[in-house]
Amino acid sequence: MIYRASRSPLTWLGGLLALYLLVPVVAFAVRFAGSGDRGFHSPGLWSAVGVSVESATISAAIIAIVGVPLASWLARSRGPVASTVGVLVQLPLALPPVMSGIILIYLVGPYTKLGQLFGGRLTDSVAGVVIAQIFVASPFLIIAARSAFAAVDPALEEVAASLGHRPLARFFSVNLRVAGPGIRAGLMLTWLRAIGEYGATVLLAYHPYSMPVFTYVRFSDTGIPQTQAPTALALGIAAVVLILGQLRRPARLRRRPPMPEARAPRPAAPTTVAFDLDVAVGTFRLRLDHRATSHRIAILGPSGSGKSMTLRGIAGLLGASAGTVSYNGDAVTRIPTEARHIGYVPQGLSLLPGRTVWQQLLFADGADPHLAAWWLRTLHLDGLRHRLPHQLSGGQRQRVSLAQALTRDPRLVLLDEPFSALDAPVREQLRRELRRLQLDMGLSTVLVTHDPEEAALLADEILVIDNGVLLQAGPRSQVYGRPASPQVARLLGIQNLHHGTVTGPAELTAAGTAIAVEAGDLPTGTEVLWCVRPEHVTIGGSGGYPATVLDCADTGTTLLLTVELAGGPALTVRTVAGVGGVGGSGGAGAALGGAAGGSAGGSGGVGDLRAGDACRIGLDPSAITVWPRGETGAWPGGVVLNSTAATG
Ligand SMILES: Nc1ncnc2c1ncn2[C@@H]1O[C@H](COP(=O)(O)OP(=O)(O)OP(=O)(O)O)[C@@H](O)[C@H]1O
Repeated sequence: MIYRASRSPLTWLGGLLALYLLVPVVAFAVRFAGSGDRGFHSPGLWSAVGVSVESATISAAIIAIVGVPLASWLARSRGPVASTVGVLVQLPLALPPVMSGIILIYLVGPYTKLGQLFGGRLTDSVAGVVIAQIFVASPFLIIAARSAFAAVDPALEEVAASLGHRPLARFFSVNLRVAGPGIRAGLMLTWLRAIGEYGATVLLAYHPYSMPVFTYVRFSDTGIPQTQAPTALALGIAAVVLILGQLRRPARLRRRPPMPEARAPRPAAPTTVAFDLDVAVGTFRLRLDHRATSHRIAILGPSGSGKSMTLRGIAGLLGASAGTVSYNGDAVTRIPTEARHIGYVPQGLSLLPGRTVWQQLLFADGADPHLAAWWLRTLHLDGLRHRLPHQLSGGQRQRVSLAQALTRDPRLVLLDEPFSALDAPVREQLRRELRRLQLDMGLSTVLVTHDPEEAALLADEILVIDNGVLLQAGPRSQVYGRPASPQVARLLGIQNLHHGTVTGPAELTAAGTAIAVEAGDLPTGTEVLWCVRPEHVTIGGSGGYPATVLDCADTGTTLLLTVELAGGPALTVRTVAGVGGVGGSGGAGAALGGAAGGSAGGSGGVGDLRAGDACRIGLDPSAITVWPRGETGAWPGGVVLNSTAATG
């Protein structure tokens, strides 16, 4: 579709400025075309052109060499020093160039220490022109390059570090490369500003004439006709440089080397990890000490609880100043990321722009092409080998990120919410692939996720954290079956969390309904919170508790029912969709029966239940977790749940 620029007042205003900039040039061109002697044979003209081109090129080169690192530092630094430097380097932009020339005379003039050191040759020389140009033109590069560096996703550099690249290599292969177009544009402006520099130059280096100085001298001596040639030359040079800057580099014909023979990674026994982190970033402190018993770990927790920070700490991305980190019993605080040999797939997709899938896989330091070929094939990326990141779907990019991390054969891979941005079918497929790698290849992973179901699928061991501390850790069945506190239950997404009171040796009462539980030896009258997982609530059969259906939602694979115990709390029931009925202790297929006066008994299927129907639900006492309120009135885990989180 072609979009036409709207002819709004704003467009007209912009057009006015464009006209104002263009008309003088056109007027000059018309006069120039019609004039006889254009002054191209003026003595000294070509020497002035030579001085300007030479000095501008030297200035731009010097500015690039020192300005690019300065811009990179400014882009990544915070604090008063960086802010002050950032303002100071822009000062020459705000100063009239003639004043800049006066300031420079105080530094390099023939009577200054520096000037004398160079025998007075820093003024009235090409060196003087260069000094003036550097002072005036530097901000153009620094500002452009700083913006370009600031726009580089820091995760790219972190991934490069996890792939074994040292800081200097990361600067060249990631930062400079990604910021390249912005820096090139800044360099072009810098060169143009340098070649056009007059004010500071005329004070510092009147001789040898640069083009602007020559033009002014001709103007003073002979009037405007003799200035036509240098003006036309300056216009021509500027036009050529600007046009060159606009030209896109022709897409290089990418060499497509034959695919190396695929070689599987060496079989390695799955490794379990132990980590002990005590780190702080800003005001957030994270203390986590855990010895895993499985090679498949998941970290669950609410947003901002410190999940990503845990991965970054293990990967070494927080820096030694953040605190102490030990890994498998070794103090690794000072070991840089590139030396830890840990794969890291950050949140979001961090592939290097402008590199093909194959190049991404070979990006790791010391990447083995045979291993890369194997991962390419194993993760079904063969057909996408020559694609660039923007030509890939989200799921494909996710697979490339994973393959890139695996090409270095890391001992552990850290995955930060790897599937969160994907749609359900792709997410399912990638989960299956990762699970296959974990189980068949012994791939050791620490997975950060918000999704308890994903954690259950991709981990044997679950860590639940909140506010930088570990709330519970253990085998999946234990954490899911026996959450350590109401807070953990809530974080695991267990909706059935209610208040109750112990009313007997193995009984609690919740809103008038007596429920059999295994409450240990809690004294009668103890206030408790209790929970039961939706999949542990059975529906149908003749035993159990009378209840009324409030809602029944069929998600295609699962039936989610909300039922209310007679006069008591509402419970969510999760069961498999399409089964004829569920009864007893959860077996599918039993007919719904004993529903006092309800319609369900007649139809025989859970899926046939409608709001208002009566039914019976089963609650296995051993599936109910009970927490007594502490003596101080607080619930275990230290969190007082709000009224919507727990009802009674
Ligand atoms: N550079 C930083 N400076 C200050 N605070 C930070 C910084 N990075 C993270 N934090 C804080 O640290 C805490 C933990 O952040 P983290 O990224 O680990 O959370 P998370 O559990 O991964 O959350 P999410 O699930 O939303 O990604 C948050 O409160 C966050 O605001």
